[in-house]
Amino acid sequence: MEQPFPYLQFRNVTKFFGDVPVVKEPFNLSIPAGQFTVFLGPSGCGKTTLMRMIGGLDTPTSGEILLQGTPVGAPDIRRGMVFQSYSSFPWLTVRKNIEFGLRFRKDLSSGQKRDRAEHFLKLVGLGDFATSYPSRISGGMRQRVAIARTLAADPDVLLMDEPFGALDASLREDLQFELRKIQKSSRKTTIFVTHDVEEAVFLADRIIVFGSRPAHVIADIDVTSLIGAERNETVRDSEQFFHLRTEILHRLRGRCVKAVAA
Ligand SMILES: Nc1ncnc2c1ncn2[C@@H]1O[C@H](COP(=O)(O)OP(=O)(O)OP(=O)(O)O)[C@@H](O)[C@H]1O
Repeated sequence: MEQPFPYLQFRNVTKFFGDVPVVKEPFNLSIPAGQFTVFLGPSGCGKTTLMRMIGGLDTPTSGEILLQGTPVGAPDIRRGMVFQSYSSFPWLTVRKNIEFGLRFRKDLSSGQKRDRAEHFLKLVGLGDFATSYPSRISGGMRQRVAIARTLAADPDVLLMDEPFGALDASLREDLQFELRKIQKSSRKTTIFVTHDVEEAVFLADRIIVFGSRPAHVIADIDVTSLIGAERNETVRDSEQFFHLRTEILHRLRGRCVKAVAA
């Protein structure tokens, strides 16, 4: 049944930091439930600011952001966020860090919480480090702890700001693959910020491509219709993937493209 309003919506949003316009022209965007949307654009164009406003960490200067028709307020457990930097708690073990994400889940028994934490611990490849403290593991591993903690909490909307930026290439590809799989099976509405074109194409159902600040949309791309919904190890080698990646790179450099809709 069609919903009377978009699941997540930016309505006439602008954002200024003092005199600095980050979003100058009123920004409008509707995101349906369950979509994996990637915000792609050059450094400093305003992607993070737009995402922080969804999370309630920044407020629009004008306009509003609506979740299921209601303006978003301060951060809450419905919106789970993973940032660029490693946000693990140094005084808790890796396992306890992940269980921490479940502290508000009154619907789960402590045994269920432990099992769920264990599941996500293994999913991010940290099964052998459950009792380690963050100071004893690498930066990339700490980032995986933060990702597992947020996924385990099972928020309605997953907001991810370059969460794989610090990881080595092979682990990054593994986690992209896992994230896409988890997102499809959970149908969790996801906004993922990156400036990496290949990462964007691999993960997204839809890519919003931004030009440099003030944030403005230069393309809104239905990735699934161009490369299909299946994202496995071989998709990166496909002709469609190659073409889409090249076209987006050209568009970011300001050259004209054919197959990508504006
Ligand atoms: N709290 C703030 N006060 C003043 N200016 C800010 C603040 N936060 C962000 N900005 C500015 O807003 C602009 C957009 O920043 P933002 O972090 O949203 O960009 P981004 O596209 O996510 O960049 P990156 O990919 O480098 O993280 C930048 O020019 C930045 O310096």
